[in-house]
Order: sequence, then structure tokens, then C-alpha cells
Amino acid sequence: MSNNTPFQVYLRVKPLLDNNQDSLIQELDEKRIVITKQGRNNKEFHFDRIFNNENNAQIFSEILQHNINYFLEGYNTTILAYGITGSGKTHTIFGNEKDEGLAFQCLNYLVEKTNAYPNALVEVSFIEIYNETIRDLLNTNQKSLVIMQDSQRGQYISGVQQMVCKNCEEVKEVLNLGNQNRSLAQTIYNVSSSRSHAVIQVNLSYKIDNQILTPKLFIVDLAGSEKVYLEQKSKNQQEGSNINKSLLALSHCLTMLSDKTKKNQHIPYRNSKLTRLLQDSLGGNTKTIMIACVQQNKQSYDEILNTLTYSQRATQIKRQVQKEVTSIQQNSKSEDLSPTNESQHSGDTSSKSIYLTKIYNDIYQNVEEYYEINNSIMEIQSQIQANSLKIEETQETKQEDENYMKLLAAQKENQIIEKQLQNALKTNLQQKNILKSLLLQITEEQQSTINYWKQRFADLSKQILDMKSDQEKSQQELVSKDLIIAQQKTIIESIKLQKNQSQYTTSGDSDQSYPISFSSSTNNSQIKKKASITQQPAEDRPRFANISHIKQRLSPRERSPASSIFGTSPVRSPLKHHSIYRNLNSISKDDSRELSKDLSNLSIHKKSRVVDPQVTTINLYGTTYINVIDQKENN
Ligand SMILES: Nc1ncnc2c1ncn2[C@@H]1O[C@H](COP(=O)(O)OP(=O)(O)OP(=O)(O)O)[C@@H](O)[C@H]1O
Repeated sequence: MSNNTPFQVYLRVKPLLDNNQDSLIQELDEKRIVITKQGRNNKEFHFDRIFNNENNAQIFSEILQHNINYFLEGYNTTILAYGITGSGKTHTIFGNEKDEGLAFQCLNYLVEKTNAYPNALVEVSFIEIYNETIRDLLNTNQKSLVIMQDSQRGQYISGVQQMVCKNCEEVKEVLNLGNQNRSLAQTIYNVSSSRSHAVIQVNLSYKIDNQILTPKLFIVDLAGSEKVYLEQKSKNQQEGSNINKSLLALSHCLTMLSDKTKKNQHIPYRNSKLTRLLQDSLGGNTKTIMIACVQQNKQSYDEILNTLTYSQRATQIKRQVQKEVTSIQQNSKSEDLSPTNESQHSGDTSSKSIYLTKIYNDIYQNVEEYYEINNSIMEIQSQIQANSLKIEETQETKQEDENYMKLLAAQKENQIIEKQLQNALKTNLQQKNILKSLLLQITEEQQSTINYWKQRFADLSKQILDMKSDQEKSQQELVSKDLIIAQQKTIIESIKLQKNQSQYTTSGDSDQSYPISFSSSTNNSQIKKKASITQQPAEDRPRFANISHIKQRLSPRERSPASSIFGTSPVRSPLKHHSIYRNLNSISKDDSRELSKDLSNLSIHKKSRVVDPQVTTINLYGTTYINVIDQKENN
């Protein structure tokens, strides 16, 4: 019994590989399943058909063959395999050598059928969506593909490799090539489980009843719908989140499509690459066949429950589906534009028209693509601009941050310097105080010194004044003494005169000598000195026998050189006395002159008395003595 509803949901229960394993399936028939778990309520689900032990070929013939027939009639068709990792999705879509998957079954059936239509064209592309990136599995040189949209084709992948399949071998070749390139990754559930969404797209175009039919068939092996936290590695976590993003978006779209109250609402197909690509298949003019795959081991109860709930919800999706028809453009030049392999599709005009229409469509699509690409470039450029602005802003913020950090550092430094300055000021103040006290001390000391010297100066001044007055006194005394001396001198002169008269007239003692003392001040030449000759009493006079006696009274310094003079040649000439005094170097010039004068007078006086006295002078400790030795002439 064939099902023609636009959204069909089937369940495929993977058989227990180990018969000893416990199954969570309580009841199972063609349309109903009840699952059970200890401590949980039994859950019942209904599907269009439930498969348990059937193989791929049986499933195809039971539910897909008639859908492919509808596809050939021009209805867009999508087949989705949904379920957690290891539930049998890949097995269902691609199968194995013994049990070819539904993709092969569908394509093989399709090419066989289209062979009956010589103008039909079956083009197959095989892509995978991995981490929200579209990779071409038939042309690995293509790095990343972009989904485009135009009014003619709806959603399509720009630049994707399309391979024409005309027979079973070509179909196998295409599927094997795609599967080889498919990225596989390890998960905790299955060693070789698929980490990507594999999408086979079949573009069919053929003419039937003056119409060109261009339906699209999608066969999708979805990635595992397990939870992200079950992923092992960080990279796999990223993969998991992207896989889930697509599946969540798919779930969201299906939920909205199944909700009758949310009719005519915006469906967020653009939330993921998968939903965007399947936009027409899910909500548009498409028949969708969902095959939910589940295991039946009890350990996966929650995941199985999720799959069942999710897929059963999809059964609520209702829609009207129309044929995908392109009207034929009649063109007189169409034959010239036919492809070289046209012979494969017979040479009739209708076949040529299909090719012409296709070429026309291709050209139109190219123009559309150009604008799409242009728009994308502009979008990218504006994105780049926005990013550049963001980078600049970030840099500015960074710069600001750096400046702020610098400011903080400077402020900190300032605080430290301020503290140092305060300390320095404190020290300075202390030093200033110390200096001040020292200065005060010094000033006091200086003052006391000044006072001391002032006092001293005053004392000295007083002393000087005293001395001056003393000096004046002594000067006066000196003057009076001089007068006395002058008087005495006169007296002495007269006494001498008398004595000489008496001595030379009587006999005299030849050894007798009596000194005449002569005092003089050598320091003050202002004071006039006068020689005075004093006569001492005979008994008091020191007596000198001869010159040797005198010499003995002399100091060692005084003894020479005068002694030689005294000792050898007695001075007879009064004139010589002067020079003798000079030689003795003990009296001033004035004094000596004075003395010479006196002595000259004396000599003259003596000469006049026929006396030739031997005269000598002796200097003893600053006092000048003049010894006049009276000697009688030996001859
Ligand atoms: N109905 C089935 N009959 C027999 N073996 C099956 C069936 N379903 C799945 N298997 C086997 O179970 C294993 C896992 O299945 P499969 O790879 O199809 O899971 P999957 O859901 O595609 O996992 P993934 O999401 O990781 O790709 C495979 O070895 C497959 O041959």
C-alpha cells in the first residue's frame, strides 16, 4: 500500500546484533511501537511504517519506489535518514555490497526509468556539510561551496560538480567516489560513524507531454543527533555543536512546519546550511520522506525516546505538493544549440528543445549567479570593512588600555616621588633646624669672641694709655734726670778738672783706673741723650789693671773683634774713639757721635794736661761703659 502524503515518516529499528541484549521495545508492529524502561511509563509511537528486520531493498520497494515514480512525474522529493550515531542511518542510505542502500536503489531505479525517456537527463551531485562548511565530495579541489538562490532553481549550490548518470555503473561510481571522500570521525558510539551530513542531489530534466520537468531529489544521511556532551575531544565538541546546530535548526523548522497554529509564519531555514539547502524540500513543493533510525538496546533509551518524539512530530507536517514543471521555450534555432552528445537522447525536436531550454536556463542562472556572487562579494566587503573598524576599535581600546595602564603607572610613580619629596623636605627641615641651632651657637660663640676681643682691645687700649702716660711720665723724669745729669756732668767736669790737676801734679798710681759710666738708650733717637761722666768714689770703682782685665768683663761676642783692637794698639787719638764705638756696634749713631764729642773734648782736655789716656769702651748687656784708664807714659 503506497503512501502519497507529502511528509511521510517511517521508523527503522535496527535489529539486535546480540540476541542476549535486552530490548527496550515492548510492542512492535507495522505502524506502532511501544518502548519500555524500568521506572518509566511505557511510550507509544505511531509511524507511517515501522521496519525492523527488512533490508534496504525491501524498504525501497515498499516505500520509495512509488515515491521515485512520483519524482519522475515532476515532484520534488527528499529522503532523510535521521537518528543518533550508530542507529543505522548510513546503513540505510548507503548500505553495503550485500544490501545496497536506498541512495543506490533510488538512483538505479531512476536511471533505469529515465532510459525509457531518451531526452531525460539525470545529473547527480554529492556534497557534505561538515562544521557548517559545504564540501564537494565529487570534486575535492573545490574548497568551500556557497548556497545560492534564484527564482528558477530555488536553493542550489553554486559551482558544485554534477555528474550525469545514465546507468547502474555510473550511479555506483558516483556514490563510491562521494563516500570515499566523506569525512569520518570517531565518536564514543561508533568507530566509523559519520560526523557530517551527506547530501546527494539529483537534478532530473526531461520532456513529457510538451512539458519539461525539472524535479529535484535529495537523499540525506544526517549526522548523529547525539548530545554534544557525549563528544570526547574539543575539536569533536566543535563538530558536535555544529552538527547539533544543523539538527536543531532542522528540528525547529520541522516543528514550525508541523504546528498548524503557526501557519504562514516565517520558518528560519537560514539558521543552518542544512536547512537552507533543504528549504524547498522541507517546506516547499516537495515530498519528504523521513526515515528515523533507532537502536533498541536499553542503554540508549533517552536518545531513542528523543528520536521517536522528534520524528513523530514530523508526521504532523501537512502540505500541498505540485509538479516542478518548466515551460518549453520554442526556438527555431534550437537544433543548432544542441549538445554534441545529443545522439544519446535521440535527434527529435523535443529533445533539442529540452537542451535549448536547459542552456537558456544555464545562461539565466549564470547571470543570476553573477549577481548573487556580486552581492556576496559586496556583503563580504562590507563585512571586511566592519571587521576592520572593529579591529581599529579594538586597537584603539587596546591603545587606550595601554595609555590607561601607563597613566596608572605614572600616577604610582608620582606618588612614590611625592613621598620621597616629602621625606626629603622633612630631612631638609630637620637639617635646616640643626643648621639654625648651629648658626645660633656659632653666632653666640662669635659674639662672645667679639666681646672677648672687644674687652681685650679695651684693656689693651687702657694699657697703652697707661703706658703712654707712664712714658710721658718717664719722659718727664728723663728730662728732669737729663737736667740733673747735665748738672752732675758739669759738677763732674769740674771735679775731674780739679782731680786731674791734683793727680798730675802729684804722683799717681799707674794701675789705678776708675770707670766712667755712660748710659744711653738705643731705642729712642728722639730723646736727646747726653753723656755723663760720673765719678765714683775711689774705693767703689772697679779697677782694671790693663786691657786684659777689661776683656775679661766682655761677653764672648763683644770680645772680638774689638778685643784685637784693644789688645794691640791702644787708642791714643780721640778721633779713634768714635770708630771704636762704632765697631762695638752697641750704641746708636747719635750716641756714638755724642760720646765721641764728649771724649774728644775729654781728650782735648787731657791733652791739654799732657796726659794721653788710653781710652776704651766696653759694652755689657746693653749698658755702655767707658773706661778711661789713666796711664803714665812709659817713655
Ligand atoms: N538494519 C541493520 N541491519 C544490520 N546492520 C545494521 C543495520 N543498521 C545498522 N547496522 C550496522 O550498525 C553499524 C552502525 O550503523 P551506521 O553506520 O549505519 O550508523 P549511523 O547511524 O550511520 O551512525 P553515524 O551517525 O555515526 O554515521 C554498522 O556496522 C551497520 O552495518
